[in-house]
Amino acid sequence: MSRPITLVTGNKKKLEEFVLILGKDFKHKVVSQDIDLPEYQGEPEEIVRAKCTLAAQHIKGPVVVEDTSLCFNALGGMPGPYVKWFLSKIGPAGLHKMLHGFDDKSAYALCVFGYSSGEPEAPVHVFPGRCNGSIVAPRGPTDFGWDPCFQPDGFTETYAEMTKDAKNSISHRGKAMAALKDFLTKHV
Ligand SMILES: O=c1[nH]c(=O)c2ncn([C@@H]3O[C@H](COP(=O)(O)OP(=O)(O)OP(=O)(O)O)[C@@H](O)[C@H]3O)c2[nH]1
Ligand SMILES: [Mg+2]
Repeated sequence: MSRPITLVTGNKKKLEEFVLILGKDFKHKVVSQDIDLPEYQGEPEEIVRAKCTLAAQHIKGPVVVEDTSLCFNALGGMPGPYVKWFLSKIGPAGLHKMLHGFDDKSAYALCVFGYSSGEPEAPVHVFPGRCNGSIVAPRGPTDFGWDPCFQPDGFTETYAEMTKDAKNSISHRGKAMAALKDFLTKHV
């Protein structure tokens, strides 16, 4: 492929993890561009397809986008893809308090990547990654959103208390990227 793949995101922390997980010797050159894509509503996969289609119209070449949800089982999967607004209004402590009246504190983090070649009418390929866990009173550094209140199943640390490598090795983003990298290596 002559043209680099462009990751379109407005989120520096996502970009940081993307670059770490992608690694230095990935088959394709990947660059990033900060285009403020709309916060679509709908199911996570639908959101990513819409984001990827719009990003491809901007970039007019190979493009990757990602959308992340934090889903509380006691709330039927909410806040889901709307977690961004909840986080901005009530923070990780508020997310934890949302489950105050519920015995079920289980949740999952979901990351969905979308890839398009950017050709007219090109399909959007989607790659979900999910990490099951529970919502806890916030612990650890607060530099990435809801990491302090999400404790992955099988671990005693929250995402925030983990090293970056430890989080990336089990996280929603790490799993989704494994599927994305496999596709881009084999089919692009
Ligand atoms: O603590 C966290 N650990 C993570 O691993 C993580 N991944 C995403 N997020 C946050 O969850 C919302 C998703 O919304 P989102 O996918 O629309 O992101 P965004 O709008 O910031 O970027 P983008 O849409 O331009 O790519 C935003 O508030 C993100 O900051 C995370 N928070
Ligand atoms: Mg967004």
